[in-house]
Amino acid sequence: KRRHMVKLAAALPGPKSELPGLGIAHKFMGDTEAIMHSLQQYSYESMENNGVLRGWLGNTLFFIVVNPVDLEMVLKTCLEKDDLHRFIRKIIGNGGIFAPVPIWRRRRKILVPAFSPKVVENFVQVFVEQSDKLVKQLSRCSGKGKFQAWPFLSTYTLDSVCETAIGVKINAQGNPDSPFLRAMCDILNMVCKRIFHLWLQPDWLFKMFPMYKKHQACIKTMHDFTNRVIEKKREELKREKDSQTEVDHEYDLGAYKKQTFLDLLIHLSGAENGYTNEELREEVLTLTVAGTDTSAVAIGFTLQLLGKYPEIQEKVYQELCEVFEDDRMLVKEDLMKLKYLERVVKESLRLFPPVPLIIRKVLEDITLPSGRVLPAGSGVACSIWGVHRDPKYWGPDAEKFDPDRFLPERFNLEHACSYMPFSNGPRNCVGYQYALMSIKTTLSTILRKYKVIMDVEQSPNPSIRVKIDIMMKAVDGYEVRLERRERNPQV
Ligand code: HEM
Repeated sequence: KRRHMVKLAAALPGPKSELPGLGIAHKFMGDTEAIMHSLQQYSYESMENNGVLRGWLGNTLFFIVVNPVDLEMVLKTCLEKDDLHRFIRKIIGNGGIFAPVPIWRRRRKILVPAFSPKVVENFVQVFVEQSDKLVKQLSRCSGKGKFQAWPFLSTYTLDSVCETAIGVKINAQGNPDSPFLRAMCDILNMVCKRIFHLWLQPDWLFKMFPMYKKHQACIKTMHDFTNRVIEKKREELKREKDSQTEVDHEYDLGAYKKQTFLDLLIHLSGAENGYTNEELREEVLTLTVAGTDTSAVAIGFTLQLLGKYPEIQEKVYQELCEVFEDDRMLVKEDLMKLKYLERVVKESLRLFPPVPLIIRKVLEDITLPSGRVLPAGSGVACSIWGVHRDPKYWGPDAEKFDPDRFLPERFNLEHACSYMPFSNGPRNCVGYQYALMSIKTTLSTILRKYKVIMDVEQSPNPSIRVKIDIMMKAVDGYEVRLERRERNPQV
């Protein structure tokens, strides 16, 4: 089997520099910025080789794929996640996102209706209230020079996700030292280290490192917190049921305005006969992990891009002034009217996708539409970052920040996978509508009150130093300056 794999791999283009025995592993030994840089370089090399590049990480074979036609097939047929995700499974267990296919299928069926537009729309009010809090927090920094926006943005998304997922106001925005937030940041950092540093991978060896103790403590904090919330919810539902005299009507998603994902998952999985408390914990933690940093990263990159291109920011502001004639709060109907802001967000997600690559496992040899054969046992890194910057599909100005490329008359994708910040195929992101609503609500709330200022980018191609930290994040923690807009001075 191994000989077969090595033979097929040898027939495919490899990187310019490979070391015997190590392959490209030495390129992933540096810090998270250097690792991201290597991933970008391999994506470019993959473009030069018609979208598929081979790379050995020690004994393990990977392919970096940027060809959108091949990607469509990979994302449809290779549904199993790569073994590298086993480190994150220690936290979220078999929660949908990284679960083995048979478990994922059942969970996905239950999760999809919980994310129906009817349900998600009801969360806009939460995004509005949390964005309002965020803007108030930011007032401490406005007019005071450069500061890192990351702690503000990630606590906003964590508060929103926790309120919509479990109905708990954890108030991370008011308390950045909240144990849950600390535990989540620390554990994700450790998981990332394990993914890229081969010596931290075997469990027996990892246990000997001092960080193991912290790793276990973080998991315990996150599990204990979620378990308590679930137990409380079960008791609440039991009390409700005991006091109910009439037969329950069929469950209507839209009618339950105050429902959280936890309520929905309990009902959709079959109430008392449905998910166990452990399964619920896994699903809820999955949503928290999948929904928090991703959206915060998207907001951060967009703010920096608007700071770098003030004329684009002015156009966004003009649109906001037209939609919000006075100082009123946003309502869900406004989101559809913010067309230019939407183009800006989409373009930001193209150039700086929060999830720059997805890794899937090849269980059986597959022949890609381009004719290349990926052998069973290898991993495929689907490079979203690469496919979003390929001049073959985005033109010679592929690296330019140009929100108007998403104008309906200009946006005409030849291949569905040329643009996929939320992935594609049966395992794509269930939270994409939720994410777009949350991101647009926050950005519009911030940009109505503040002007974002950065050094103006002279080139049409924005450059932001990035690192890989599970997501792709800005190295500088999203440093910006804010200046209060005159129109609403009373914040
Ligand atoms: C800008 C924000 C976001 C981005 C860029 C993003 C991106 C992604 C990507 C690329 C995947 C797919 C991985 C794959 O194909 O293997 C994914 C899966 C997923 N995302 Fe998101 N996501 C975002 C926000 C959210 C939010 C807010 C939630 C929930 C509140 C969420 C929940 C999920 C879940 C549950 C999955 C797993 C789906 C499955 O395996 O069936 N995401 N996301």
